[in-house]
Amino acid sequence: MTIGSNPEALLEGRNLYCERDERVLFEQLSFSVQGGQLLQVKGSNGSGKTTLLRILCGLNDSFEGELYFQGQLIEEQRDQYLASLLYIGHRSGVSRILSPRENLRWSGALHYPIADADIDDALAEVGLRGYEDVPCHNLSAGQQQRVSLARLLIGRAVLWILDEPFTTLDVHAVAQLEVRLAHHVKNGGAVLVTTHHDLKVDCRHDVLDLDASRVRSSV
Ligand SMILES: Nc1ncnc2c1ncn2[C@@H]1O[C@H](COP(=O)(O)OP(=O)(O)OP(=O)(O)O)[C@@H](O)[C@H]1O
Repeated sequence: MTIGSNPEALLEGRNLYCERDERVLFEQLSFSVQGGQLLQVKGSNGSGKTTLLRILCGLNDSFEGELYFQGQLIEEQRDQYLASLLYIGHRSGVSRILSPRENLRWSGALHYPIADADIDDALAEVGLRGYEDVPCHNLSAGQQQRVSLARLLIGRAVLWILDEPFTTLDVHAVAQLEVRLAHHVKNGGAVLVTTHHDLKVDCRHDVLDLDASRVRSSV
């Protein structure tokens, strides 16, 4: 345990600083998210939401500050951290030449084997029954996003980091995803999510506003 870190936090960022093209995106930014909590990262276009999430997932290292997972510096336990994390980025991360079933097999194989029946159940639950073997380039944008989100159903990660997961989804799929997020949180998981959408979730829901944080830190 690192002295001073929040012992209850699953993920904690402390004094984060990031600039791009000589413009400060955020500074002195601190936050934490624990099991049983959804933290929505808000902010105007270009405020740094995607940048922050990519930093948290180890995809961008041009920042200053400390990141902790379960009270220990992430850099000291990167493999364990990454095994506990499911990241779905801004673009759906779906291979267009593979089918939905192949995409989920591939994504699952990165961590542990997943039974084909579980993959088919997940695809059915996101409304893709009958599309299991269709190359993803023949699916609509929303259907490709559903393939990506089916990973939430087959994964075992405790921490979900999701960048604009509602984009391209229809009203029914939005409601379904909100239920799924709340279910994960109520089962002890943690969710960090960016969205411009008016999130309606039946679980603990807090907001990290990057616009407000920038205003505060510049005073
Ligand atoms: N590859 C890049 N190289 C240089 N600057 C970049 C790059 N990607 C983003 N930026 C800049 O970083 C800033 C933050 O971008 P970011 O994508 O994190 O914002 P965001 O809050 O997610 O925006 P949006 O709500 O539009 O998705 C923007 O001003 C953008 O111009």
